[in-house]
Parts: sequence; C-alpha cells; structure tokens
Amino acid sequence: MNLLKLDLKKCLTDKLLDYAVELSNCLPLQAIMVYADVFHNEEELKSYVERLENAQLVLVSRDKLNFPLPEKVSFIRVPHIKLTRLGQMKIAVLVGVSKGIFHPQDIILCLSGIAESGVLDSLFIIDIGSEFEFFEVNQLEHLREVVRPEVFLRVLEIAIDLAVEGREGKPIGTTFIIGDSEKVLEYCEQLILNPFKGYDEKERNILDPHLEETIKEFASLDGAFVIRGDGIIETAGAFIRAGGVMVDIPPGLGTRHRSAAAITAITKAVAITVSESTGTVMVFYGGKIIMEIERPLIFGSLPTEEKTFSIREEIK
Ligand SMILES: Nc1ncnc2c1ncn2[C@@H]1O[C@H](COP(=O)(O)OP(=O)(O)OP(=O)(O)O)[C@@H](O)[C@H]1O
Repeated sequence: MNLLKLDLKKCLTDKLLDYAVELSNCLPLQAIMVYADVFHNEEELKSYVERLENAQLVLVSRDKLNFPLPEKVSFIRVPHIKLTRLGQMKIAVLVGVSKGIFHPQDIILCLSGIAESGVLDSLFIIDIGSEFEFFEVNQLEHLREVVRPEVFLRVLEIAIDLAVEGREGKPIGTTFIIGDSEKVLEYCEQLILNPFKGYDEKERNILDPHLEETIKEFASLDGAFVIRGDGIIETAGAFIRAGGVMVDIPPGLGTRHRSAAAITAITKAVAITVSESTGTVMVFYGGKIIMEIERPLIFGSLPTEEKTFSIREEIK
C-alpha cells in the first residue's frame, strides 16, 4: 500500500472516531461499537473513553484483546469468519444483547472496517428495537438467563465451520438446541444410543476445544444435539417431537428447520441449524428465525481461509 493511501486511511479512521464522540455527546446514543481493532493499547483506549459523556464504548473483535480492558469499556467477541461489515455488527448486537451489554431499546453508533485492519471506513447507526425485526419480540434479553453467551457463540462458530467445511467433502446438516435442556429432552426421542451417555460432565462441555472434532463427527448423525446453557452436551442424535406446534417460518423450509423452530416456541431454548441442502446457518428463538447466515460466497481471488458470509439483511 502506498504512503498516501495509508495516510488517507489513518486520517479517515481518526476522523470517524472523532465524529463518533461528537455525535454521541449530542444525540441520545447508548453506545459506540467499534470493530476492526483500531485501539492498540490500554492508554489509547482510556483517553478515547474519557471523551465520551454518556455513551458506553463497546469493542468488537474476532480475537481476544492483548491488553486489559479499562473500566466502562465492554468487549464482544465475534466468530472467526469474514463477514460483511453489517453482518459482523449484527452478530455483535445479538451477542451484546444476550450478554446484557445492549438492550432492545438502545440506539448504537457503529464504526466498522475490515477485521484486524486497524482502519475504519463506515459509520452507521443501529436502532435495535425498530430496525432488527427480531428484537421486537423483546425477549432476547432473557436469552442470557438460559444460555451463556460464550456457549452461544461457540456453537455458532462450530455451525458456521460445518456449513463451510462439510464433512469429508460432503455438505452436512445438523441442529443444536441450547438451553432449557430438561424441558427440551421431554420432547426428544433418541434415534440412536446417546453417544455422550456415561461421560463425566467435564468431558462433554462444548467450550472444551478438544471436543470440536467429536462434535463435528457426530454432526453427521440424524437428529439434533441437545446442549445445556452452560455448554454440557446432553445428547446427540435426538429426534424432536414437536410436530403439531405452529411456527412462523418460511414455507420452503423442511422438517429440520420446522422442528428447530417448534422446540424454541415451546421451551426457552435457542436453536442453531445448518442446512445440508443450502449451507445456510439459522438461529431460532421463540419459534422464529432471529438470524440467517447464508451460504458462504468464496470469491475466486481470495485465499481459502478468507470465507465471506453474507447475512440476510434484516434491517428495514
Ligand atoms: N424432528 C426432527 N428432529 C431432529 N432432526 C430432524 C427432525 N426432522 C428432520 N430432522 C433431520 O433433518 C434432516 C433433513 O430433513 P429435511 O430435509 O426434511 O429438513 P430441511 O429442513 O429441508 O433441512 P436441510 O436443508 O438440511 O435439508 C433429517 O434427515 C433429520 O436428520
């Protein structure tokens, strides 16, 4: 990159950061959410936060921060995939609400750019309650009572991986039902013997990175995973008996998606599905689709690890 371009990008990033402070100090904004790893150390971050009169600062990144987070700054980690700018922000909002950082009535100023680039290039405002259809149900805040945010994020990551990679070169579909598992299990029937039965709880927590391969292997079994809100996997290969439940989902979706929607309508669980036929990852809550991550678009010139997802635009 030539020097002029670098200067321009640095200048634009600084101006956007300044403008965000100005806007947040004169408009009723609850938070500034910053993506793209623009802050390099605690001091930089502290001096920026000091300029904010009301809004809280929320950093969003695909990686852990390598410096301590000052007071009044929150942090949201998003999956390690290349998403559109809006896509990253939408996942961040979803995780932020489930962690209690944001509330459905909040208005957030988002500063975004390419992940890890340290450069900002976009500023947009998200009015959570009126712009995200799914927050109208106003119940997503309750999600954190049943599912730990890191468990939700981990399952989302695994689901996205499965959608991208498949298994042994073939596309794969599966369902993860997370939270309220006691009630969920009342509606389940084992299609096969439970492969997790008899294992100690600490050996079957989805947060354990050693389990990733096992989970991906079992994802090719018919049926669903049932996971406790704290990450303990109760079972895999479970058939959901929720056939008669009315759900508000598009007619083209088959029984995998219908049963996932249904179980979230009659319990407090959240469900994440990977479609074998389309590669789409969907998140269901309260009987509805609350997020849809479409089949990855792999562009010819990008290296294979640069998988780009688009999230169906739900912003009106
Ligand atoms: N009630 C259910 N509980 C658990 N798993 C189910 C249930 N219904 C279907 N499935 C799983 O979904 C698989 C695909 O079913 P179907 O094609 O009807 O669903 P779909 O919604 O079109 O999903 P996909 O897009 O993955 O094909 C089944 O083979 C089965 O493994």
